[in-house]
Amino acid sequence: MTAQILDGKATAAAIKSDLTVRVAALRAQGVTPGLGTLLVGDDPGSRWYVNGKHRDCAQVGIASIQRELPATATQEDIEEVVRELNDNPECTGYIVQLPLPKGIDTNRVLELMDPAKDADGLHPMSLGKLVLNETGPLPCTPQGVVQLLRAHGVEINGAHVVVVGRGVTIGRSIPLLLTRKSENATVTQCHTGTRDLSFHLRQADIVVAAAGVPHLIKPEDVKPGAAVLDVGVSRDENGKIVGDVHPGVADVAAWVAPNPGGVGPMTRAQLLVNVVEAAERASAGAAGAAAVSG
Ligand SMILES: Nc1nc2c(c(=O)[nH]1)N[C@@H](CN(C=O)c1ccc(C(=O)N[C@@H](CCC(=O)O)C(=O)O)cc1)CN2
Repeated sequence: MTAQILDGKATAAAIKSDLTVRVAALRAQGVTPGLGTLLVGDDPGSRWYVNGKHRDCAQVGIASIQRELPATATQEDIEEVVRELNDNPECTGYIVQLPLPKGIDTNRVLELMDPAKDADGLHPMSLGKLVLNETGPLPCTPQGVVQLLRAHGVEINGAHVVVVGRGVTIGRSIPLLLTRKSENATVTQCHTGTRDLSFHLRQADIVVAAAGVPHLIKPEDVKPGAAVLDVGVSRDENGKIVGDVHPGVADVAAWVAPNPGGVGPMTRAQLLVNVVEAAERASAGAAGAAAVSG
């Protein structure tokens, strides 16, 4: 069997095309959505991601607000920029690119963000809303996984999903999204403490691999016909991405989200969705307030 590709580039392009129309409608009402980013330090991967986010913004008509600090920045330096972005009227939503340099209290930085401007869905308030099933910005990579499966007609309802990884940006929140009534999956969360990972993987209709361990998932770990999404990022000695999924898995699975080209582009597209939705909410709120006072 050679798996079909869960094509993140094409799916993200379709989402961006829809957003272009929604941004034009907002602009016609005098509202220009703006994405802010804060990049701390000089990690080339993080810089690449941030530049990509601003390229995407330019494509769909979202304004860009870029803030940078050196790797030597203190907690106070970072918090000052966060406060500035909270108060900046041109910034509809923003992200703090992760990871932050060692020694910085990341949770404190995220908690200081205005939850109404959380474009990443990583503020405690946004994660709390997800737990409570309330409307709010969704974490970008997890929601990218859901949208990629939906776009390709992979059945989520009733599926057994095995997630490998428990990091805050991906692994922790994927089960929260997939077990909502609208998705209705059954989720097993595995991590470095899991005994007999291969046993769990072999039960899965859908595998989401977000461990950051090169080629952790081997062909013999996968049930024939499963969908396997590779979200792990490691780099080889030449800086090339090596995912969590061994290439031989494509001979066993029915669907594979490659890495690169799978969930990564969806992460970026979901970020834009969050910014546009925040601008639409703000615009509807302003229109409602005007109607009441008028
Ligand atoms: N504040 C955040 N920080 C980080 C997040 C996040 O969602 N919010 N996730 C990752 C990095 N990330 C976004 O920031 C991200 C990762 C991958 C891609 C992507 O498009 N990848 C490409 C390939 C990239 C390459 O060749 O290097 C792909 O998969 O095709 C976009 C964004 C950690 N930090």
